[in-house]
Amino acid sequence: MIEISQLSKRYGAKAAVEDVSFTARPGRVTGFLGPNGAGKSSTLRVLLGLDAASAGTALVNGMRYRDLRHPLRTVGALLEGAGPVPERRGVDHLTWIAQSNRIPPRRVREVLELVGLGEAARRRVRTYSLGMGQRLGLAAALLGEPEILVLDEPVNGLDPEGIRWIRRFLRDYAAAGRTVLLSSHLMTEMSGTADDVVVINRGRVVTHGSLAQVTAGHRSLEEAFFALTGDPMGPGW
Ligand SMILES: Nc1ncnc2c1ncn2[C@@H]1O[C@H](COP(=O)(O)OP(=O)(O)OP(=O)(O)O)[C@@H](O)[C@H]1O
Repeated sequence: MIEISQLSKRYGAKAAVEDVSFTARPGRVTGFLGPNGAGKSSTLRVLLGLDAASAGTALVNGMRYRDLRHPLRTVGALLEGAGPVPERRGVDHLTWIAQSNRIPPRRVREVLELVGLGEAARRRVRTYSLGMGQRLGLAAALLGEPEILVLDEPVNGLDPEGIRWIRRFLRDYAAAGRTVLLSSHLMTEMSGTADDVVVINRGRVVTHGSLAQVTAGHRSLEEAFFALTGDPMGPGW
């Protein structure tokens, strides 16, 4: 369970996130949606202990990330820009993370197969396509068999088959009783993946609830967003 409560994050005078509250529950895929610059990454960075909150809390199973006893076994995360060393082989990148977290080496092979990188395991990361890089990032997130997955824009760089694959994967992951929180600026993508949605715009939550609740009375999630904010769909979407 993830609980964000009255969270604010300022960078100097700039408010990136203001008074954001929502929960992501076990057994559900929760989509965290908003245009570029809405405050999604800032929220996730605080949740994962990479930045301090200016106010409010972001808790994982009732604790701050940095207080978790086994962080990698509790939360698996894929963040934008947190890539591996390009010269490293895929398998070595994962082995290094596994070793420093006391995860058995056999799990490295398992996650490589799970994300479809079994054949490419010994290739250097710099030779990977964008989509393969995303799969490697997901493999790293899965190493500790976490009960919670937090993914920032996981479909970026994936081809249509890759998008279908990750959608199915995340749905199955949540169906097994785990918590999945994923951010995206792609509304249509999210309507095929998420059970619950949290829509953020200009640092504030504009609506949250089940997909059905949020889209009720609208033809699509895009229309719901537009009706709620009055914002034209800018290039950020
Ligand atoms: N380190 C930082 N210093 C100053 N401003 C920042 C910093 N990080 C983010 N911001 C600003 O905070 C706001 C929210 O950014 P954030 O990256 O959280 O949005 P986002 O919804 O994740 O968008 P994107 O999908 O483009 O990453 C933006 O206006 C951004 O410019």
